Amino acid sequence: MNLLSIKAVSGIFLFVLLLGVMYNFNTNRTLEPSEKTEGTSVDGCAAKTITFCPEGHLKSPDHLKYKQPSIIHGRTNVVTVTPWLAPVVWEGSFNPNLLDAIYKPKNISIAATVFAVGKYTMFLKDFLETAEQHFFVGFTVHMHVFTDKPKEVPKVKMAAGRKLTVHTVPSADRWQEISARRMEIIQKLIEEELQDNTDYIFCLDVDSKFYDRWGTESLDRLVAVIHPGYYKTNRDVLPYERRPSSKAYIGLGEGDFYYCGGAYGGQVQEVHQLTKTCSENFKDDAKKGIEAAWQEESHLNRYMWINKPTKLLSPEYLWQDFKSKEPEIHTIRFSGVIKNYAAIRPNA
Ligand SMILES: CC(=O)N[C@H]1[C@@H](OP(=O)(O)OP(=O)(O)OC[C@H]2O[C@@H](n3ccc(=O)[nH]c3=O)[C@H](O)[C@@H]2O)O[C@H](CO)[C@H](O)[C@@H]1O
Ligand SMILES: [Mn+2]
Repeated sequence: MNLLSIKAVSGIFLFVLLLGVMYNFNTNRTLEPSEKTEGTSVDGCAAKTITFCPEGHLKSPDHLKYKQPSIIHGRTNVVTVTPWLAPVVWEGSFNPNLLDAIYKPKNISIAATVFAVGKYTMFLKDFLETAEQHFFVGFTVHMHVFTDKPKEVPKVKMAAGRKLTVHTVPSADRWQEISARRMEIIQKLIEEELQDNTDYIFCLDVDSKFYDRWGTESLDRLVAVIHPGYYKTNRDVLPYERRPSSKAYIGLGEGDFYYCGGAYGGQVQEVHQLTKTCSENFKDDAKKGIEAAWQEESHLNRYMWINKPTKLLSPEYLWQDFKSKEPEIHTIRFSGVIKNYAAIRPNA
């Protein structure tokens, strides 16, 4: 063998050896700590501690009886899926008993944030009392109330498994600032208190009431609510931020839907990313002397356009009391109350 062929043979030998080592590494790979199951059944996904169970893999209790699903009968006057194949939740598109039976054994915990600064404390009683009747009834719920007037938070009787924490926040001279500042406060709440012990979070406007069920059908990674005022509107006239110099900018011919600043949510990690990005962008705009057309709602719309929500809630999930019911709206679950802006906001 000449020197050249000795080199070639040893090269091939080394290559085969390397392949063998790689194969062995892959087949004998042990689970990383984060992938390990902790005290779970072999069926998997039953206990909250399983961390590698893929999102969306829903495990039904054995032999549960419920109405037969159909793909040819159901809601017909509304669209129940987006072009990126995220479900849009409407009354009649889901089975609440089936979903509750699936989520109950997962032992999930849900946080909700609500801000009541200045005169907005007047909305807390109805908000909290109706949440007891309709918001994730039977599940672990932790309400976080942010206010500058902790003494004005009403005592509302809460069912077992539900609790309320009052956080004190400073007031502000402008309602726009109170509203927009929520994003950063929610970001900090997730970092400091929720990220290790809470599964889902919903961030809600206080000037609203629950009228019907808001429950497990709304759970997903990143959840947006379609605004009741604009779901029939051409996107070129939606009230997105239209100045290219703003980080909330959405151009003509762009955007999907107009989402509410008054209700959004999802898994805490997702909502952390959302609130962090939106508050940073809001502050970057402020440095340039820009405030987006609808403050954090504009930044949320820009975020949700790029980061597609994995589930959309129809306007049933944030209606407005002054609006008459439309034919496609079969129930109203949560709705903004009629308010006298001039009387309750610190500025016009
Ligand atoms: C239904 C809905 O999507 N509403 C959004 C819309 O206007 P809205 O007219 O609904 O805004 P709003 O007056 O309800 O203010 C938003 C929220 O900020 C809090 N607040 C406001 C003022 C005040 O003096 N004290 C106080 O606590 C309170 O939780 C209130 O619910 O556009 C705003 C843009 O900034 C927000 O995105 C709102 O969420
Ligand atoms: Mn509101």
